[in-house]
Amino acid sequence: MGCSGCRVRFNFGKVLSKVSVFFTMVLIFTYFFYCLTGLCDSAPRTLYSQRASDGNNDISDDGRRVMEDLRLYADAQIPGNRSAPADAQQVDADDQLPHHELDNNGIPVANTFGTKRFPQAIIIGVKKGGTRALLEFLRIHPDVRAFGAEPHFFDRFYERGLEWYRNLMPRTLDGQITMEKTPSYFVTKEAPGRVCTMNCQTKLIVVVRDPVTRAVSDYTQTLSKNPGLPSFQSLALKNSSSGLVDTAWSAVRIGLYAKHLENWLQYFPLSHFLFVSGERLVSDPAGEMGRVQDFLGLKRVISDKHFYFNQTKGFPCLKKPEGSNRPRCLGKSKGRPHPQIPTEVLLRLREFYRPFNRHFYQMSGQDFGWD
Ligand SMILES: Nc1ncnc2c1ncn2[C@@H]1O[C@H](COP(=O)(O)OS(=O)(=O)O)[C@@H](OP(=O)(O)O)[C@H]1O
Repeated sequence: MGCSGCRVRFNFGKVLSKVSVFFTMVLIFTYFFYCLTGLCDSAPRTLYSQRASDGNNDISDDGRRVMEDLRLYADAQIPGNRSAPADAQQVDADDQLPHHELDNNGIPVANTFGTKRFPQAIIIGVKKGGTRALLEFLRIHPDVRAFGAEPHFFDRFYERGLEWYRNLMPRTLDGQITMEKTPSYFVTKEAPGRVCTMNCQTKLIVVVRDPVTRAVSDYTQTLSKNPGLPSFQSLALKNSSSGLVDTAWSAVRIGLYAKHLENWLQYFPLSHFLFVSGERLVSDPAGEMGRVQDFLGLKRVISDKHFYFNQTKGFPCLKKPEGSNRPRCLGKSKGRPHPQIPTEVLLRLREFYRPFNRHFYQMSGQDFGWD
């Protein structure tokens, strides 16, 4: 009797351990199943691990993947399912991929923590100034979250409304800054009034670069997409004998910084602007990032230790960001070789820009040393 009681207890114990092993296995399989279907992505992750998954060695150089990601993204975001292929073709690959919204397999990541806010700071220009480098450097900062592509809200998509714009933004936690960059805002007449309608306290960052080099860089980008483009000199000068500069050509007009700044100053006081030197962003990225962090009221987290000079690229690149074991340089469309332009054309342009540059130095209170 006593022994059969023991057997019953013994069997009961065996059954219990088998049942618990079975349930543990079920739990493990369920977890793996959820992870394989991507549902684990919505679990909380630290900001650094999110950045680690952004971390390509060469940011978004795979054009086809970028275009596909952009198409998926645009289809998901834009009301009426309209995608934005026209815009996608006009900007560099680096400026198209919303890095934050994709994991390292290119799968959209659903982050349900935090709040989508309007940007408190925008990089408004200038085209080819070094805006992508600045944004990518800023994203190392744990208190900065940025929309990866160029939203072009205040110039091209304003009619889609402020809620559409806010929805594009990544979620932020209290104390984090939301940012975006669209370099064409600086030269868009309506942009200052529209940004002010959103928030007149918005901080505005302008990366400026020697307007002559900027014009050549702009031309290089267009040439890369349209190899049949006429020569730089034939576009920059009305005719070679008069040497008159053609200000109707956008590559020239964008470099008239004083003129564009005047338009912005009708809506924002000078104290709302930070002018970043595109040249110093290359020669001393940590120094320039120190100024940017101060302007944004951020703790100085980004420093020398985040950069190294990549000899092959000829530009500063990011050392491994936390959580990633690979360094990061910008893609091939950033820092590419420029075609040879006749010296007399460059000199003529330099002479043309001189009074505008001087005026800009006075307005901004900074001498950028381009003359
Ligand atoms: N770290 C680093 N790596 C690569 N490139 C760098 C970097 N810092 C600044 N730059 C300069 O950025 C120029 C491109 O400027 P933008 O990013 O503003 O271009 S764009 O308007 O968004 O198309 C790009 O212009 P090009 O040299 O003509 O390609 C670079 O000179």
